[in-house]
Amino acid sequence: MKISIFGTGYVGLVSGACLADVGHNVLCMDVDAQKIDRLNQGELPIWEPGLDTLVARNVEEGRLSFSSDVEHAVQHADIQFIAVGTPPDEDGSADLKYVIAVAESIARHMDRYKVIINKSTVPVGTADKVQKAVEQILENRNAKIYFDIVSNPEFLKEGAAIADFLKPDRIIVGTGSPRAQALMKELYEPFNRNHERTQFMDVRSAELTKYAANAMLATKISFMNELANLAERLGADIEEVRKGISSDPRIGFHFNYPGCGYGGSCFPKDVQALERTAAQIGYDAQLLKAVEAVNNRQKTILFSKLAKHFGDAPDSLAGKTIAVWGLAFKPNTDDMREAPSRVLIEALWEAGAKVQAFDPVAMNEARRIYGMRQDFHLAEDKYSALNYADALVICTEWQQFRAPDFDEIATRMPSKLIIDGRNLFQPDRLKTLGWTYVSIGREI
Ligand SMILES: NC(=O)C1=CN([C@@H]2O[C@H](COP(=O)(O)OP(=O)(O)OC[C@H]3O[C@@H](n4cnc5c(N)ncnc54)[C@H](O)[C@@H]3O)[C@@H](O)[C@H]2O)C=CC1
Ligand SMILES: O=C(O)[C@H]1O[C@H](OP(=O)(O)OP(=O)(O)OC[C@H]2O[C@@H](n3ccc(=O)[nH]c3=O)[C@H](O)[C@@H]2O)[C@H](O)[C@@H](O)[C@@H]1O
Repeated sequence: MKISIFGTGYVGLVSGACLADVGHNVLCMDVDAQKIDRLNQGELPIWEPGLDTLVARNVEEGRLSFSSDVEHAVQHADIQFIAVGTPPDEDGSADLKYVIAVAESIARHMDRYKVIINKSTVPVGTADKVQKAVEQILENRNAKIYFDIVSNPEFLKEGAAIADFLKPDRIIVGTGSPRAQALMKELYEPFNRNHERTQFMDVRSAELTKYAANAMLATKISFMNELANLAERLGADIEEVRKGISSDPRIGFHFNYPGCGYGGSCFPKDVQALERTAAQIGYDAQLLKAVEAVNNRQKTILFSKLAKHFGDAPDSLAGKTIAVWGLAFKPNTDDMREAPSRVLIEALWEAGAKVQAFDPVAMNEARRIYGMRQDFHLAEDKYSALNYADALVICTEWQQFRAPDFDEIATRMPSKLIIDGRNLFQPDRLKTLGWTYVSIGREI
């Protein structure tokens, strides 16, 4: 089938490459002409494992192409995906201007039936707004063209995006139109060979399902972080508690890891947006507010633990050099949006400390965000980040941080102080080796 996708970010590009890989003919369109130029030269705008080869193969085999020409993208296919950003507005609600802009562009250029599929994460009721925006333009054009609006939220995770898209737990499709339903069934047919993964429902339920999933996952994390903070004050070990509760299948082992707070471009904004949706209809979403508040506090915990170690006086960190391992908001991505590392680093600068950081892939992103600064050194590798440092803080659980050479660390950083935001090591072992090891939910 022919497909056009508006937006070549994480969702648009991964969806485009995966849909092409199963045999569809996909045109990815973006208003960012530079991005499209880079894609046409074989360069990827994002770092996502496996995406470069997937894109290259499908481009070479003629199933995937890129364009910044709106009219061309509208003409290319009857299936039109919207996969643009929905960033938070000033009050935390989702800003729909990019979604509406795409809908309007489609309406301006369409000359036959289209199914307009929204893949961006949008509040309940957005499909109605998209419908009205398209109708208005068609009316202005005096064009009588039939179209359908479908909600098809995306559940992929950065760092595992291709596997998530190709083997989804479920495909949610919200539509009331039999014609659109038949097209969506055909489109996702290759993903349903073994068992039917597509769940059809009404549009509003599909829109809410996306926020429900992210809010539920964020709630699990904030719950564990709250419990971790309790555990360390009660002399318990959150890692024992986590394993203890996870073996109950009603609770499960997934997404129960305490840490230095959830980041990324989605959980923080989506919990906030759902809270705003609730407020707009006069409902006080107390649990969602608590999930967000707990997370905001958790993101400051590494700095607090560090400051506490150095005496908690206002100037206790001034002049210190702090090594930071991990800048991305999670492993296997270079994305630093809402990353806990940023809250730590900015607080360290505020306190007069110098930061020496290393991340396996997010160094360029860090350079782009912070530029050149006297108090920010991006190290060649994880060990050189430690030279002359007063402490090491771990923000992201990259695989290569899990079993470091502790002798090498001690040689470069004689202070032997580690503040671990991801609970990578056994406290007892490090204590025996003479380390001061402060982690999450295990001791104060
Ligand atoms: N990043 C993720 O892992 C996931 C994101 N989502 C949701 O998907 C949506 C997109 O997210 P990302 O891909 O991360 O965004 P992104 O910010 O990485 O990419 C959005 C792209 O849309 C382009 N764009 C903006 N206006 C446009 C227009 N009028 N026509 C064509 N292109 C346009 C931008 O230039 C940009 O390249 C958001 O609603 C997000 O919440 C959903 C699941 C996973
Ligand atoms: O809507 C979205 O954009 C996506 O948001 C999340 O995906 P993502 O943000 O890429 O990454 P996650 O693996 O969910 O991690 C989010 C944050 O939670 C943290 N986390 C995760 C799991 C855990 O147990 N503990 C924990 O602190 C991670 O470190 C990270 O900062 C969801 O997992 C995806 O299903 C969803 O499609």
